[in-house]
Amino acid sequence: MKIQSAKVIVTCPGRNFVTLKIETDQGVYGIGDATLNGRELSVASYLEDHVIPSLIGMDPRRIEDIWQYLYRGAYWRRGPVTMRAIAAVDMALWDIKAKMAGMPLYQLLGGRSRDGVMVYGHANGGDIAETVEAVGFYVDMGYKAIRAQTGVPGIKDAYGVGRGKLYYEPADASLPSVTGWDTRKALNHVPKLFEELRKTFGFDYHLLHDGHHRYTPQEAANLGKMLEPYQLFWLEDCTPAENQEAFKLVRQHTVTPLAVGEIFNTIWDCKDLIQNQLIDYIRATVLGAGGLTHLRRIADFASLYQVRTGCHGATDLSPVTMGCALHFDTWVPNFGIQEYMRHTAETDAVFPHDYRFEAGLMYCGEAPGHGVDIDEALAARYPYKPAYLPVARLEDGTMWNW
Ligand SMILES: O=C(O)[C@@H](O)[C@@H](O)[C@H](O)[C@H](O)CO
Ligand SMILES: [Mg+2]
Repeated sequence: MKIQSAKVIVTCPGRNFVTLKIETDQGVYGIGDATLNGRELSVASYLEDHVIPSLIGMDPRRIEDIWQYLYRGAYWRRGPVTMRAIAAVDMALWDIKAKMAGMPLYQLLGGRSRDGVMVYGHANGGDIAETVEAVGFYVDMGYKAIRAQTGVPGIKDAYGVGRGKLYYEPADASLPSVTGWDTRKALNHVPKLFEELRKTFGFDYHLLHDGHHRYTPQEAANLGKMLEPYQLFWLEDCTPAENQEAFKLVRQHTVTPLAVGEIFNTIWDCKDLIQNQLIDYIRATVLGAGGLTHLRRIADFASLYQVRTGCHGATDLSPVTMGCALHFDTWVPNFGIQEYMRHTAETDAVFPHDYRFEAGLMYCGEAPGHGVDIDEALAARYPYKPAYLPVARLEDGTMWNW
């Protein structure tokens, strides 16, 4: 069996997606996601110019060997562009293998560990009252876990506050727009949101919050401590994690559970965090961390330290990643939660899929493969449109982490 051809499809049904389609000489094809929000064309080029030529003629059944070939073979290891390109190939090859086996992907990974996958949605509002209302909206839809973000008085376009109730799309301008940040204002405000949410909804729902890399370790520790009475499911990205040791300081001061990893590419980004038990949830994804082959390795390592998974699932990860993630989540023994930001109807139409949401859980389908396809004719109707994530500056103009 041979890989006969492969192509990259760039489409923008409301937002940009980069998709890899690998075709075999036996008529079976596989689909992989290669989207890198705000830097999409770099992965498209990496695949088209450097990966696809070497794939032609290879045996698509040799998933592990191809992964090693692309990882070791580039010499230049890791990084978001390389690892997303590898992830796209890996997803497509698992799709092919599962289709050939006539099995849904989770069966090849080791079979079902649970009935459904608990997901969390994003509730946000311009102020606390609006966010409380938005959380109510998610509660009514049946969610068991909800991430809450709110506008902060005095901060321009605070992170996480979208324009609609269901869809949050921060990459919205043809050049990065400038948003604001002020840690003191946020630290004064965020605990009040969770106090209000617990007063209104009680403790039956899981609540989550994303710090989006804005706080120093000391500030993050302070926030975690202030949030303790509200028993969060997790506090995410409370401080940047390039320096994994930074989490020691946070950990020493708070028992609020910590999650990190949506921007991690390999196990090396989280090895110390996991083996020193500095985090509770690892957010690495199928797309960001080199595909199922590598994410499985991270999850197995994490399981030794009772760290559970919590895969990133924002809208900039296409339905292809969502499909793969749900198969992974259905299998992985140390599952924690799955993020689920809904795609628009336009996006869902371009990527027909068989996963579904019901009463706060999601279910992958039973079709052979990962269950997500691409409608190429429809995709061609939505050409690429440059879109960038915002940047953040402090009040005096200093660049900060968005
Ligand atoms: O937790 C999350 O989902 C966020 O941090 C993302 O929305 C993130 O900002 C985007 O994926 C960036 O592309
Ligand atoms: Mg996040």
